[in-house]
Amino acid sequence: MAEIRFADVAHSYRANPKAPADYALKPLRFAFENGGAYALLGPSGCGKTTLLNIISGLLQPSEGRVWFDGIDVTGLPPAKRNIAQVFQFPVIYDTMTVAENLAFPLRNRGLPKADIEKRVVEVAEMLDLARMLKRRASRLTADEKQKISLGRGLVRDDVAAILFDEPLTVIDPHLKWLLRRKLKEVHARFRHTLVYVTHDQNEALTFAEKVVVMYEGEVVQLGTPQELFERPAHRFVGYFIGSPGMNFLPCRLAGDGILIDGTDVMLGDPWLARARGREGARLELGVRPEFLHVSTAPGPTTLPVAVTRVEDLGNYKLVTARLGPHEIKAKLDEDAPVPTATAHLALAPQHTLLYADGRLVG
Ligand SMILES: Nc1ncnc2c1ncn2[C@@H]1O[C@H](COP(=O)(O)OP(=O)(O)OP(=O)(O)O)[C@@H](O)[C@H]1O
Repeated sequence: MAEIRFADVAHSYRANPKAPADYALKPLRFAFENGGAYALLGPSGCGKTTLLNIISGLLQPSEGRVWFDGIDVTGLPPAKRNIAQVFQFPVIYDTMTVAENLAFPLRNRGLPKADIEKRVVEVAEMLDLARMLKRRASRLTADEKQKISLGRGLVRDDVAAILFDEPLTVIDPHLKWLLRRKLKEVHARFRHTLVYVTHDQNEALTFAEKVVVMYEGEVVQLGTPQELFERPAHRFVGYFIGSPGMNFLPCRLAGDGILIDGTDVMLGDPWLARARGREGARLELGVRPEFLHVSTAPGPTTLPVAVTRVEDLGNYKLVTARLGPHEIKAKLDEDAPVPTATAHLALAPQHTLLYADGRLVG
């Protein structure tokens, strides 16, 4: 297994890129640590596949270097990179049995027969394929075939990393959940460096120790699920992660306070101190629905809102409210009193963040 490091790696599919918008990947400088389980999360077109292809060697980056364990692999072709890859759709040989399919990557490398058999059985047991080892792959369902693809990705223990490109797309929803758990168990046991591409936040947050969030060709945050939840480094992370996502309230510096746009609500520190010196930037307060609660009385850090809807969603209540032109969502405990037409929503200073031009301040 290897550490994979990107030193100012950028990629453009255009011949003469000039502006940042010409780049599918803007300069990246970060590393997947050896043995870590990572999710690469972002919407369609943000550059996930481009980055994966740069790791596997299918694509040469237009700029920067890629290092595996301190060795520069930027110019190496895929065959020399020692990467296992699992794609969206099964890549298996229909004419072979399940066991032969699983053994294929090991046979290719000339491993002794006994070692191959041992490893095939081990992987088959992990993925609940043991009872069908002798069956021909052509007779299997799409789910089962994709499990074999996963198995073929996991079977070698000498790879630098295993890359999964939305591997559960064709899998039945119930089995999806089981397989995610399985992959987690497999990782805990073998500590491969895993990179799992997805546009689904649930998949990313349940599978990964750390999540790399991409947006418009940029890595906007690399952090644990908890860090992404509590301190989104970019407004996109706040919006994309969480259900519903973070509330954003546009605001501006006004004398000795922060004025929320379209209202007469003024707030002081800690937001005022953070906003000073950022006069030219687009300022927003960001607060997750989970960190708002109803206060019995107005105060210097409460928002006077008009409640428009309260939904009882079992273990919590989802409140929708208006503050001037802005809509705010708050998640309240199931046993919290139901707010009536008007309410005061309290902002917890440590959980109400300031963003300047979309990026976290402080
Ligand atoms: N071969 C190519 N030639 C030109 N532009 C490309 C090529 N491949 C990708 N792009 C562009 O590069 C950007 C990033 O694409 P990429 O496929 O890496 O995104 P993605 O996050 O993997 O999206 P998806 O989840 O839809 O696969 C997009 O704007 C895409 O249109």
